[in-house]
Amino acid sequence: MNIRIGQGYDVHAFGDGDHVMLGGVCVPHERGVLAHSDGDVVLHALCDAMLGALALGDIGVHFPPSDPQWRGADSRALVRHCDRLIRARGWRVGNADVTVVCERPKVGPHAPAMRERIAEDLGVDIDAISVKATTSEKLGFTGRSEGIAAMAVCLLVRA
Ligand SMILES: Nc1ccn([C@@H]2O[C@H](COP(=O)(O)O)[C@@H](O)[C@H]2O)c(=O)n1
Ligand SMILES: C[C@@]1(CO)OP(=O)(O)OP(=O)(O)OC[C@H]1O
Repeated sequence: MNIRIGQGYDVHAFGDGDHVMLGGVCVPHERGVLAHSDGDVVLHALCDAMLGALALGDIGVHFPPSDPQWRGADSRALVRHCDRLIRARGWRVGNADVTVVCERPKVGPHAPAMRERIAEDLGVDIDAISVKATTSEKLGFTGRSEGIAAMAVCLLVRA
């Protein structure tokens, strides 16, 4: 088989703070997120998609919330770790597509920088990485601005 596909999903509740980390980019916001790491839902969903593509478990398995090593961790390090795992097995990311769900912050203006950072961490062309966003039309927990969610799909190809 020459391709594998994985999907990931992550949610973090809003809490005190003045920014959210999204796709490795510090996005100013009137709330932060509650998390063990930096709470980057884009990168966590992406990690789960990469791990899922090779049935390697999920980020909770590889980066346990009980491990102090990951307290406040830069999630870009988690992405690079997942990339090393898949490359060690002869795979690389072919392309990935992430959707962020929140009313605010506005993600669109930051998407190019997120794509750039993710592409850099995965060693792929920026055209292989997509970051999109949608509101949930004020419905549900994202609609009430209680938290932020992200979904990712990732295709792996032979390295
Ligand atoms: N947090 C968000 C949410 C949405 N966008 C952009 O706005 C467009 C319209 O969103 P709807 O939910 O009303 O369809 C969406 O397609 C995104 O381009 C955003 O940047 N940040
Ligand atoms: C990333 C990890 C690292 O301990 O913690 P959190 O930042 O809380 O994020 P979550 O999306 O709940 O994933 C679990 C953990 O792997």
